Amino acid sequence: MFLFFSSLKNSSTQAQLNHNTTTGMWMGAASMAGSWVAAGPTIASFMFVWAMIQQYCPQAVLRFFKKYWRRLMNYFHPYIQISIHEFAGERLKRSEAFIAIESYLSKNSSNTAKRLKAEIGKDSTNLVFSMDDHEKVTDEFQGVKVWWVLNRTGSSTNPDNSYPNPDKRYYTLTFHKNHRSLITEPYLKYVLSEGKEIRVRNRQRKLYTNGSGGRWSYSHTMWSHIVFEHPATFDTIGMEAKKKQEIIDDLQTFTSSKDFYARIGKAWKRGYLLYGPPGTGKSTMIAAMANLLNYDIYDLELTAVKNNTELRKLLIETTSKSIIVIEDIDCSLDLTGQRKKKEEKLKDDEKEKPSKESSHKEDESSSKVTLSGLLNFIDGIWSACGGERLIVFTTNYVEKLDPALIRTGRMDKHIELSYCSFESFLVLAKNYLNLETHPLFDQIKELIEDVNITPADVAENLMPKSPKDDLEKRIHKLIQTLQQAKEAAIVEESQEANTAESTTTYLQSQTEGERSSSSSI
Ligand SMILES: Nc1ncnc2c1ncn2[C@@H]1O[C@H](COP(=O)(O)OP(=O)(O)OP(=O)(O)O)[C@@H](O)[C@H]1O
Ligand SMILES: [Mg+2]
Repeated sequence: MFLFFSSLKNSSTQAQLNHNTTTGMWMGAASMAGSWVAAGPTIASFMFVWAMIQQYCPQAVLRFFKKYWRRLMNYFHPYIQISIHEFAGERLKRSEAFIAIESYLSKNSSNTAKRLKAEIGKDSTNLVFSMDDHEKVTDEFQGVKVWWVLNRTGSSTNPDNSYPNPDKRYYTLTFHKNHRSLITEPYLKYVLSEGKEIRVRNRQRKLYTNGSGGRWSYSHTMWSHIVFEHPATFDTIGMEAKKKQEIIDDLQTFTSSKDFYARIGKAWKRGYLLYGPPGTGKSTMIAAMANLLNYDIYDLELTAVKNNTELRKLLIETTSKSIIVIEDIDCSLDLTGQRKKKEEKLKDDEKEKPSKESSHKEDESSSKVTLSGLLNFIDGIWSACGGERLIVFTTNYVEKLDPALIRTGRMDKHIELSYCSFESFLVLAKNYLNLETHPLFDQIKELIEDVNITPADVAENLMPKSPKDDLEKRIHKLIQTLQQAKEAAIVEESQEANTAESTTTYLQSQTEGERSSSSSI
């Protein structure tokens, strides 16, 4: 240690002497070079000693050094730094503060930052800018200057697996210590609220899915997304006006009831079960709901979820103001009421015919999400994270579902989407034909009440297939389809009646036969 300091002293004295005695520029440069040459061994010794200290010095002594070093730095560097990381804790969820700051900085980063990232904004009409990694942006609040930097670390290889570590991003906010209370209180509050507002104003709504294998080792999230651009609205959905209004009212009441949910101590979420035959508008209604409330959609593919833990992680990564959709819940998993019985039967079958390969394959590909895992997902403690969320299930076979899954509280509102009524037809006629009345509508009214035709089929008939398909032609086509459907229904009905009659006759003859044989005995 003594050697190190004395050599440092000698070299600096040497540099001073050289500086005093030199006159011309050349001489000055030469002396500088000389002093650097002289300082070379000093720096090397310093590095060596520092390495030795780090290796052999007890942690307590190191901490002591660091503490005083920091105090010394604080004296010369009167700035305070605050870091806001993108992921906190176990990387479960993107930090809301980080997202808000990102949006807030997008406002002035386009003016000051030199490297920017551009993303398409709302309605695909503008570009939204944000600062690129390691960029610095200056901001001013009540005459006080602050500096924001977006940092990125990571990308090293994780020794436990061959995947690269996901990058860590964080903002640092630097400001003078004299303004501590101004920046930590009103400024940061202002940044967060302004950032949230900007985000809502600029954001493109998104359709997320978990099916595309976006595993988190590579990406920041388990969901992958595209921009959500479905044009369906409640105006275009063919449905009885009263029923439609009831659903709209329910949705709007939900979205404006934040305080009410908080007061009654209930998580701010609501479950919808949409059921009905294929082609009656269940998926279309989900798109209309998202458009009405300005929500994102998370289309959850249950069969692609490995287990309950993964399901929970997916849930935690969803954001507020979103609809989580599980389509065809009856097909997604074995969640029907007879689940246990089926499992027992499967086990028995396996005992009879063991096949190693098939069971191995099943293990790898099949989902291990259980009914209780799903129930937890819907209304467990974790489901309250995020808030303002709708959970929507769709099914063609409501009677197959486990009652626990769809009880009130889990699926609060059950909506049946059924075959096309005349009232629904009028909505479709307005959409597809731009007609509110027509002399042929009376005929359609008579026919449509007698047959089971889905809105999808009605819509298909009303679609123009060539430039020659005028309105009359399309209406006639629908009438023709309805007439065919009615005839088919009559034939089916008579066939059913015949079958029922012959079954009754057969049973009667059987009973009579049995009676006569018993009497002969
Ligand atoms: N009630 C409706 N109002 C307006 N259009 C409808 C309605 N029902 C169906 N359609 C039309 O039919 C098509 C299919 O509808 P959709 O996919 O919503 O049916 P679904 O009930 O989700 O069917 P599935 O049970 O097979 O998933 C849509 O493209 C939509 O244009
Ligand atoms: Mg559907």
